[in-house]
Amino acid sequence: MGTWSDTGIEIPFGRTSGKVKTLCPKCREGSRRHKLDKSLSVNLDEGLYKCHYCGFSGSINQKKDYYNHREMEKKTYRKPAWQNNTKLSDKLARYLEDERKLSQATLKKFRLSEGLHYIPAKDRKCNTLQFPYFLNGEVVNVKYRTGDKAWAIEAGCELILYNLDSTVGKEEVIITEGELDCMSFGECGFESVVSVPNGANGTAYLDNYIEEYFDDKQTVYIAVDTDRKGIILRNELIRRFGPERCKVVTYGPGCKDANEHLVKYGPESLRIAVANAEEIRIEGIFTLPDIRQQADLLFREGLHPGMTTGHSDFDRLLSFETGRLCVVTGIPSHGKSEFVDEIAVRLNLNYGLKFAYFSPENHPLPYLAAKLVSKFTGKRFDRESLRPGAYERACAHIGDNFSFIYPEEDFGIGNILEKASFLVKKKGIRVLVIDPYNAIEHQMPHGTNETNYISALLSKLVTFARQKDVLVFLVAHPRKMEMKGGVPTAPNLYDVNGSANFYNKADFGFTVYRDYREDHVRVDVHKVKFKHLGKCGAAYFSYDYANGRYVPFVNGKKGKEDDTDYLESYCQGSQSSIGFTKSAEELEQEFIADTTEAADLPF
Ligand SMILES: Nc1ncnc2c1ncn2[C@@H]1O[C@H](COP(=O)(O)OP(=O)(O)OP(=O)(O)O)[C@@H](O)[C@H]1O
Repeated sequence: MGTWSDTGIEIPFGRTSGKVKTLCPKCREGSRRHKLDKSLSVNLDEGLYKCHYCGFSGSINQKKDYYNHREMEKKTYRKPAWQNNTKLSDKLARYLEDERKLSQATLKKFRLSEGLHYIPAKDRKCNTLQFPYFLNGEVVNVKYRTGDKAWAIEAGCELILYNLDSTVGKEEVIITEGELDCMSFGECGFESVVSVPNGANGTAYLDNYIEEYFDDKQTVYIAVDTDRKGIILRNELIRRFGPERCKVVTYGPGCKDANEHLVKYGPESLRIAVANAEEIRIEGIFTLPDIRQQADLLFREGLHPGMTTGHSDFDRLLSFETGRLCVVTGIPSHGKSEFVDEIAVRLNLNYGLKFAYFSPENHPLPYLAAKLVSKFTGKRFDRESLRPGAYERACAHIGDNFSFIYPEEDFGIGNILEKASFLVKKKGIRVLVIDPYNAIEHQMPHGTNETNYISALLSKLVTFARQKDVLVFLVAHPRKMEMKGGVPTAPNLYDVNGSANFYNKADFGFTVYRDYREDHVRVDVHKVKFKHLGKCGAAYFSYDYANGRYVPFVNGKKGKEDDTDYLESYCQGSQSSIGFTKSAEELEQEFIADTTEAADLPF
């Protein structure tokens, strides 16, 4: 453990516990105008620090437990250009007061304004209602809304929660799905209220702020819309904040959001809706009303296959869902890790899923990063094959989407899952890869046999997967396989060293088998728990040694090798052969650009 003075941080005399604000040793010199701005928040109890100005952050207790070098780097964002933002027209102020029940005091408090702004979805300047996004009292972004709900935000400016400053020092917070809903709670006297900036399109805006602004909250009221997208957002917010401190606000018949409720039933009724917010059920007894909303959704929309890789031969056998355990086995060096990485790259590109790896097998971590770079870029990992620009882009992408858990000590499952839980909160990871099972430090309690021990460990993984809604890949070695005709036979899940529980407890399971004679790789899917997600069978591939990608091997023939840089088209947001759509960041911005609806504002 380090000391505060090791990091150059000066703690006010006499303070040894609680939270303090002090000067940041990184940016107090340099170009800062306010040399005395105490921009560094320090949590003395937990040894954590973070600067709101330059992003300098870390922990004096840090033992390099997990790392991701971009963690410590804060992106630099543009600030919106200065403009006179002090006025609303009579027409708009009257509309917000009469039709939206937002008083002038609230409009002033949230510092709304009005003016012409270029709206990309309409390709012209329109009159807009303007919501400034403040961070530490400074405008860091502005959202523009036309009369018919076309949105725009400032390009290149940081996307943060709306009204984030209001949460500082409060024990509770209400999270809404729109600025007017946020203001509706403000109208009812709630002080700590925020809105997500982009509807239900990802929660990356939480990554930099969730610890600093929300770790101290005892209750998080999820007060988002109650339509389909709102339910998806609600579930993701609960996943990131942790169900134990979340309560869900509902608005009653005929109201899908807070402003509708305010307009229809008034402020007192909205306050009652918050008081009646329901706790999240974590475990125990369920009755149908508890699961009715989700059941109705399934009934309306049917059971769909899960997420696919874009390798059609494999996809017809297996599609993935989060909240599940997938066991992968295969003889050493047959490509288990390589094939899991292949799936990782494709699920990341297709669905924006973020990954955490516990993979001591791939030590040191830069080797694992190099493998991922090759898979994303399609190029051999060397300076002749890979252009520096493509390398940089791949590193940036991997930095945003992949985290690595590598404790200096304690490889026990408890510690690994604790780190993974932290990454669910901090980075929104959706997939955990444990590669391999035998790298976990096994602490078998005295008197337990191996089968019971494995069963208990797998139960922990299944519970983690369900509670955190994370897909867990567990790579496990098989026992020594029999030889047939001079080659080892392919294992199945029952052959995994130690216990039939690897088969029994898995939701999905497959084997990667390298057929040296036929020069192809066979992936045998042995288990798919729910039939709408797939079936057992084999898919064939050949392995491209240069970039580590798998190429379909169909009718005894190797398919065309593919060395395209996936990130090139991904960053341009175009559709590719593997079916990916857009980066999470683009999706977030895009939502804002193209939600045009029926006019409601009076211009
Ligand atoms: N089909 C293949 N053809 C050629 N090389 C391969 C093939 N599959 C994997 N490899 C290479 O073999 C090495 C081991 O691959 P990988 O780590 O994926 O195997 P594994 O099954 O996970 O092995 P282990 O059980 O030892 O962890 C890597 O260098 C990889 O590039």
